[in-house]
Parts: sequence; structure tokens; C-alpha cells
Amino acid sequence: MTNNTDVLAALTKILAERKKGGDGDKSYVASLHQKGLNKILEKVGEEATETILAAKDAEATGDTKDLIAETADLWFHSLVMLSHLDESADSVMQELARRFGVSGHDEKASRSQSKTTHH
Ligand SMILES: N=c1c2ncn([C@@H]3O[C@H](COP(=O)(O)OP(=O)(O)OP(=O)(O)O)[C@@H](O)[C@H]3O)c2ncn1[C@@H]1O[C@H](COP(=O)(O)O)[C@@H](O)[C@H]1O
Repeated sequence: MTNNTDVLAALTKILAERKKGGDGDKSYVASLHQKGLNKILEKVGEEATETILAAKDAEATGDTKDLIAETADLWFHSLVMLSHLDESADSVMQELARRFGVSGHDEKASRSQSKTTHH
């Protein structure tokens, strides 16, 4: 795999295929779908915690190797979660594209403004 965007697209395709079917003994992703959403969410939570611990270690040691591996685990399991709910990375990329260039502070202010308008 040469291009980072290709990896995401290829992985998205494999994840969709695994969701349609697959032998849980041979495929980790198929086994997660068979175990169900709670198991997938448990993995997302576990990998999020491991990512946080790795980030603290990276700050202390300057070594980011484990941080990169744990973040990859977290992203991967988040993609399985999206796929389980018939969503994909593409929707998340579209949401990030929509937000692109809008300051986080401005976006938050517009959220509270629309809340007051609705009340
Ligand atoms: N990117 C990944 C990927 N990243 C992490 N993992 C797996 O995620 C699992 C989670 O790691 P853990 O250490 O938490 O595993 P564990 O302790 O055995 O898990 P539990 O028993 O506690 O649930 C490991 O088995 C890893 O191998 C992945 N498994 C698959 N992929 C991709 O998904 C594709 C489809 O995979 P299969 O469905 O297995 O063919 C592969 O070709 C890869 O591209």
C-alpha cells in the first residue's frame, strides 16, 4: 500500500465485506460483528484508554512508537464501530471537511447561539 488515502479506502471496503459475512474463526472483524455492538464498543473504550496511557508515556519518554500503534488500534476499532452501524470513514471525512476552516471557538459560539434562538 503506497498511499495513505488508499489504505483508508481499501480498509473501508474490506470492513464492509466482513460485515456482510465471513468466518469469525478466520476473520477478526467478522468475529467482532458476530459478537455485536457491545463487544465493539468495549474494544473502542479499551483502545481509547490504551491510547491515553501511551500519550502520557510518550510525553515522559519522547518515544511515540506505542502511541502511534495504540492510535491505529483506536482508529481501526472506531471504523469497525461505524461499519457495524452502516456508516463509514467517508461520513466522518465529510463532517471534518464541512468544519474545515471554521474556528472551534466560533463553531461552539454558533452552537450556543442556536440553542438560545430555539428557546
Ligand atoms: N487494521 C487492522 C487491525 N488493527 C488491529 N487489529 C486486531 O485488533 C485486535 C485487538 O488487539 P488486542 O490486543 O486488544 O486483542 P485481543 O486482546 O486478542 O482482543 P480481545 O480478545 O480482548 O477482544 C488484534 O487481534 C489485532 O490483530 C486489526 N485487525 C485487522 N485490521 C485490518 O482489517 C482487515 C480485516 O481483518 P480480518 O477480518 O481479521 O481479516 C485486515 O486486513 C487489516 O487491514
